[in-house]
Amino acid sequence: YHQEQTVYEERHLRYISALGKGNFGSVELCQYDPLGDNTGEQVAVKRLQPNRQANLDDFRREIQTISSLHSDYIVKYRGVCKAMGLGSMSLVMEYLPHGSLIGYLEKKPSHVNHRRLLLFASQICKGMEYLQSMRFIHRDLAARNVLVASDTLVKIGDFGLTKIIPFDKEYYKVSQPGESPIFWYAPESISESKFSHKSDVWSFGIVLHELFSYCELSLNPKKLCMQAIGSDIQMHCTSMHLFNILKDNWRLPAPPLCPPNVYSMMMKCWAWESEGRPAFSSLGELIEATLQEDRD
Ligand SMILES: C[C@H](Nc1nc(-c2c[nH]c3ncc(Cl)cc23)ncc1F)C(=O)NCC(F)(F)F
Repeated sequence: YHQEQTVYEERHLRYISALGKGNFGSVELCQYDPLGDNTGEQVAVKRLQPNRQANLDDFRREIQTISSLHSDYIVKYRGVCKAMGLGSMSLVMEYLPHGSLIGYLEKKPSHVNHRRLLLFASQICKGMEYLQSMRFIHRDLAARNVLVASDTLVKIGDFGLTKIIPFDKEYYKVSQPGESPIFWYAPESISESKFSHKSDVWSFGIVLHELFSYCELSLNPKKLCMQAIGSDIQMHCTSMHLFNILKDNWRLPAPPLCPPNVYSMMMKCWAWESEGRPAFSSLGELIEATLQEDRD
C-alpha cells in the first residue's frame, strides 16, 4: 500500500503525452519519478490554462471537490503540484490507461456486449449515488467524462462543473451558463439554469443512450437533437428550440438493437417533471434487476 502523495514537485514530473483538452486547460500523462530511475508512477496532470484568474477559483473548488471523494467509481485524486512561483497549480490524478468511454466504445471491442454496458451503467449509477450522498450535483455527466479503468470497471472522471447543493435547497441555480452542454441538460436546466440530483438523473439517461449507441458519432445526442430541431432553420436560439421539442414530448430515439427495458429506463430518466424521474438508488435497482433477468 503506497502512501498517497499530496504534494508533487514539478521538477520530478516528466511529461509523456497530451491526454486531452477542456475549457479550463489540458490534461497530460506524466511520470512522477523523484528517484530519477524510471521507477516512478504514471499520473494524469490537469494543468490550468495560464492567466485565467476566474478559472483559478473554479479550479480550487474542483480540487476541493475531487480530494473529498473516495469511491471505486470515481477517479482517484493523488495530490497537487505547485508550479514554481506562477501561483497557479496543477491537479494530479490517477492515470486510467483505457481513456474515456467515448474512445473505448468507438473502437467497439466485440466483447462489450449489452451485459457489459449495463455493468458500466450500474457503476456510473453507484458513483452518482455516492456523489449525491455527499450533496454534490455533477452538472456535466456525459460519456466524455467517464473513464475506463479496465474492461470491467469505469469511473466518473471530471468534476469541473460540480457544485454543492445548499443545505436548505433542493436545487442549485447558476448565474451565467458558460459552455453549456445543453443536449445533456434537463428542461429546467435549459430554461431556468436550475440543477439538482434529478437533473443529473436526466443526464444519466443521456449517458445510457450514449452507452447503448456505443458512442457512435452518427448517433450522438447533439446530432440527433439538431436533426429533430431541423438544422435548416437559422439557429439563433438552439436551447429554446430544444426546450420546445422536449416540451412537445420528443425524446432521443431508441439506439439500434437497444433492449426495450433499457430504453424504458432512459425514458424514466427523461420525465418532464423532475419529481417524476427515478432516484439514482432506484435506477441502480432497476439495472440490477435487468442484469438478473439476463442471468435467469
Ligand atoms: C481533458 C481530459 N480529456 C481526456 N482524458 C483522457 C484520459 C485518459 N486517461 C486518463 N486518466 C485520468 C484522467 Cl483525469 C484523464 C484521462 N483521455 C482522453 C481525453 F480526451 C479529461 O480529463 N477528460 C475527462 C475525463 F477524464 F473524465 F475523461
